[in-house]
Amino acid sequence: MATTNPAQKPPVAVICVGMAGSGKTTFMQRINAHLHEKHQQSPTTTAPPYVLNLDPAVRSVPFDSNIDIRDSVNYKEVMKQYNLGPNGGILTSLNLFSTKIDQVMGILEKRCLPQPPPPQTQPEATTPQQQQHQTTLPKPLPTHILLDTPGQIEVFVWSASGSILLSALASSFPTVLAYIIDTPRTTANTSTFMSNMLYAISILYKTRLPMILVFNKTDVKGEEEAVEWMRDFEAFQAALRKEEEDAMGGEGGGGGGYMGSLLNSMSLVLEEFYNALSVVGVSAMNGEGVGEFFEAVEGKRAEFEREYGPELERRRGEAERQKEEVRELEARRMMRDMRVSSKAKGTGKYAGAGGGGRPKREEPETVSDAEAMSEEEEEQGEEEGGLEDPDEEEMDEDAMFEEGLKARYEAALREQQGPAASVKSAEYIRKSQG
Ligand SMILES: Nc1nc2c(ncn2[C@@H]2O[C@H](COP(=O)(O)OP(=O)(O)OP(=O)(O)O)[C@@H](O)[C@H]2O)c(=O)[nH]1
Repeated sequence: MATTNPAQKPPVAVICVGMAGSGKTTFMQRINAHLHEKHQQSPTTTAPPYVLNLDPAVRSVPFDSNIDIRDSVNYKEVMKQYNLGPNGGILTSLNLFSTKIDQVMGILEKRCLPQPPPPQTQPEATTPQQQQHQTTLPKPLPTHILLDTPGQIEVFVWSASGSILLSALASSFPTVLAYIIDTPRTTANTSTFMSNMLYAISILYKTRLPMILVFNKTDVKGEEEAVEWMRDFEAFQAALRKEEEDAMGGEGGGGGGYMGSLLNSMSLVLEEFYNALSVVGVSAMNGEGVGEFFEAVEGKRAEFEREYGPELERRRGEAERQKEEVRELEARRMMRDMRVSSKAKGTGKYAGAGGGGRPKREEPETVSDAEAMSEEEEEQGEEEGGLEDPDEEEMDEDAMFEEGLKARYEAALREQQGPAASVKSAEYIRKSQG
């Protein structure tokens, strides 16, 4: 049996986000086809990518996905059942899917990360040629995990389930965001361009993952103008001035007045942000620029390992510590429950004279006996410094636990047998106590 190659780097997860209609799905199809081609060229060293579709509302996807949200959540049913509109339906579908994140991560890790060799059983008789074949041909793993996200970008990026999915992915794999931009539409005027850039910043800030700006549809309009606006703020300001002049001439377009000065200052502020981004021009339609995109992905993988890795490690440690605390709490609770049940069986310290518990007090037979006993008690109290009886405190605590246990039994019975049963069981408990 061929094992996986432990020396192979873990695959990088590429998450495609972008405004509706920017070309995410077409781009996914293109990069998926590119990686499949690479696999066909050298099937022994590269595996096809692992593909996930997280868009529950898409009718059909033009690529085969290994995990598809539509297999586990029916978007239309969700809308009907919860009486939701399209965005609420997508959000709820993502929420439902994110409850299965452990299973999804389990599958991804199994399929995409090197697995430990199987435990040694009886060594089978193999020829030297077979042995050589086994050691020299480890199973290649996917080099990329590709994710398509819903067109309603905010539903994915700004929802709790989106954050859960992203952070789970980033805690196991180097993760890179590909922000797809519709180049012809974005460069139509400076305000659309600036709005799109601000959106990209907000996503970068929210997810804290490395990002590649993918200027798509370069077969219609090249990315040069957009890149120039990013790299040279004077060029952007010149374009802005031109739009203002056009607007004065009654042509519409860009913003004058406060809008112009806002865009002007923005272009200066954003310089630093632009420097942190990788930019590529791509045509998802004809495949132009896909090679450059994968080079940028490799650059961002290195950045992830360098800058985001340590932060993730810290967060993972924090989560592990919290889990440990919860486990300890559970263990303590269980120990207390066990103590309660041992008392019920008559083995605890309050189990009566026969059970080795606290000896029963003798009843006074005469008034003088009672006086003598109360004097004795007072003396005892003084000897103990007048402190509260510790047993009394413990009994209160025990009573609380018994109450809790009873409530849990009742809840379990209620769940099993419905509301009528819970009334009966409550009566039974009352009677058995009385
Ligand atoms: N000319 C050209 N058209 C493109 C390119 N990429 C995508 N398109 C077109 O843009 C439109 C939207 O593409 P999709 O891939 O569906 O975009 P999307 O972002 O997945 O859309 P949603 O799922 O609605 O968010 C389609 O008509 C595509 O054919 C490209 O590189 N060049």
